[in-house]
Amino acid sequence: MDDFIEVKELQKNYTVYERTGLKRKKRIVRALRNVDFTVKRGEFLGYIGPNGAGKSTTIKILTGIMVPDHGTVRVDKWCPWKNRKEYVKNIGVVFGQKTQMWWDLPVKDTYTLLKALYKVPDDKYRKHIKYLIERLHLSEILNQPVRQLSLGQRMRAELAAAMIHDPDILFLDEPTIGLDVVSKHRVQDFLMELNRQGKTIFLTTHDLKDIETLCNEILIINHGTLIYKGKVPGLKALTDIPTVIRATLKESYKKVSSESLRFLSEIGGTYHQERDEIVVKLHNKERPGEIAKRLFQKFEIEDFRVEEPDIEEIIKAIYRQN
Ligand SMILES: Nc1ncnc2c1ncn2[C@@H]1O[C@H](COP(=O)(O)OP(=O)(O)OP(=O)(O)O)[C@@H](O)[C@H]1O
Repeated sequence: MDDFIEVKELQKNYTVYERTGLKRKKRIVRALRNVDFTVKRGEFLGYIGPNGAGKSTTIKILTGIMVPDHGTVRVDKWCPWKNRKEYVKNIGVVFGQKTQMWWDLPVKDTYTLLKALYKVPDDKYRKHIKYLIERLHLSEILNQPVRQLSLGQRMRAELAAAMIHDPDILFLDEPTIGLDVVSKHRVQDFLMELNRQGKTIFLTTHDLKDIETLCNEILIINHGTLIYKGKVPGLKALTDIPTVIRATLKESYKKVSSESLRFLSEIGGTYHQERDEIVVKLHNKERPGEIAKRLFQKFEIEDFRVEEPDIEEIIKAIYRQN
């Protein structure tokens, strides 16, 4: 897979003026400090970070809305802020908080206008819009003005609008914000289908379940600096959150001697007892299988569980650490 997006040494500062009493003080906010990353063609990338980390600034630069102070960006063969008119014909954009549709027009009229704007040939448009209407369940809302749509309906309509010209890449800023579970699933299913068709997707979201369900690669930014680029499973290694094994003992073993626990800790992990459970915390590279074997050899065990921390917990720890 080749690099579809290439970002090098990206920097963006904002100047803010703060008033204290009668004085007005100038302050520079370093929104992006020196950001480098690449995104492969066909990747589904999740771009995450706490509030104010620099996500919107990045996506505004990548979509050509904003020009950085320093650095280069290439998306396919384009520099987003040069020749922007031509560039936007090749990308799809959805900003969850804003609409790119005409507020007072029926949904289908927005599509017709976008078709003309992007110069989509008639036959290609007919085929493609049919697919989008079916796939995003839009038939009942096509004649409704955008301002009358519910949030979930609008988001599905927005996604179709972003795909009218069938771009190879889609930039999504919080596309599932405020959606109920059914709408969220519909949007997620559609995005996964687009990705399977080979579309590259750049997604910013605070919804970590979206990230877990959708993304094969994630990028974490904090205070304008990238702190991680990799796969979701690799995230845990950035934290010291343990994997926890819980082994429920049979009644007769209710009290485990401290010597037995000490014996277990020789092979790694920390052990303690909670009621009828032996709890093992694995911090490093201890193998759960090895620990399980020891536990089953030494005790009569009724039930056995391995608990991995969930993504919310992991990300919370990473944000706290950085
Ligand atoms: N127009 C602006 N003028 C001044 N400062 C700004 C402006 N836009 C963003 N900032 C500041 O730049 C930093 C990065 O903001 P940005 O909106 O990119 O963060 P974000 O990661 O998208 O945050 P959120 O998750 O809250 O949307 C923040 O400190 C923010 O206050």
